[in-house]
Amino acid sequence: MNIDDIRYRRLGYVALTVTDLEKSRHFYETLVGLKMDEEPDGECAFFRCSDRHHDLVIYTGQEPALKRVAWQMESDKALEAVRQHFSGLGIETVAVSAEEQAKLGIGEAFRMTEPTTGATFEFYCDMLDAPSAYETTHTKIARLGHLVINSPDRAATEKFLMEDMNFRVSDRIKGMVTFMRCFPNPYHHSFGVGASKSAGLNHVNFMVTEMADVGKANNRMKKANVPIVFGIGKHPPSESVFIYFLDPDGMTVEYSYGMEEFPEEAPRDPRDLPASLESIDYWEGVPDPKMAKIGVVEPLK
Ligand SMILES: CC(C)C(=O)/C=C/C(C(=O)O)=C(/O)C(=O)O
Ligand SMILES: [Fe+2]
Repeated sequence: MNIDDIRYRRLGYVALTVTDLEKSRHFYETLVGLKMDEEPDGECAFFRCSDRHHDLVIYTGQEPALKRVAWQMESDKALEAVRQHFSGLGIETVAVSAEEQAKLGIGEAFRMTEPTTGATFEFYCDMLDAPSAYETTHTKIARLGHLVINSPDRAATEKFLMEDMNFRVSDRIKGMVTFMRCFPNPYHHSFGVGASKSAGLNHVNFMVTEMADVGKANNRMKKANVPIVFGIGKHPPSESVFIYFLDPDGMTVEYSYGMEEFPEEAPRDPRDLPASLESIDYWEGVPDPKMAKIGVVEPLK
């Protein structure tokens, strides 16, 4: 096994901890437009924007948090390659119990602590299909797009992801953020690492199918008194049109439309964009200070 055997299908799902399951359920189901197949069991609620079992799961807890980030591997061989690589580094890997696998609708899986942020990463290969095809609602959500994490040592996080998880850098904004692909997934970024004083959630992104989905969200969120913290704007790194808004706990969610795709062979080199507002919004918007501030990193239990 070598590092090139560590190959991903996609950002699998994101798990968040919320303080009021019912309020958050309403937000993610009704305002974001995700599908919930089963009533929450009091502990958690599953949502999807695909034909898979789930793309987002919210757990009830004391404090809003990034509970874990789950990576779907390309094959069982890739799952074993990443597990062996971590073991070789002396990083503890914790198997997900059969009971929890069944609840999550996943096959064999393990978790570890990403050493530079303390975030919990899960790795699995198989996930059950949902009981029916995903049908879009008011918003044509195309997929769970990406997650951006705040890191107190962005360079170290980037290095770990590249050297020990076989991610690739698509672009950087100097001193601010690194956009990364979970190789060989083609999208400009499935993961971002933002520079910050402490580790935490920056935002969760859902990609949408039409520019109108972003425009309609602007009106829908305003009508529902949901704070819009940045946008509508257009990001220079990925060329996506975006809007960011806050969930009931203040965690930041983004919709964006359009994203550059990279070939597996001979991709372009990463760019280093200058540390300026022009690098984050072609349309000269300014983020609200409440953007990307809420969501601690929940340790692996
Ligand atoms: C607000 C940040 C720093 C920014 O520039 C965002 C860019 C992009 C993009 O190019 O798509 C993001 O999606 C992101 O940071 O999440
Ligand atoms: Fe984003």
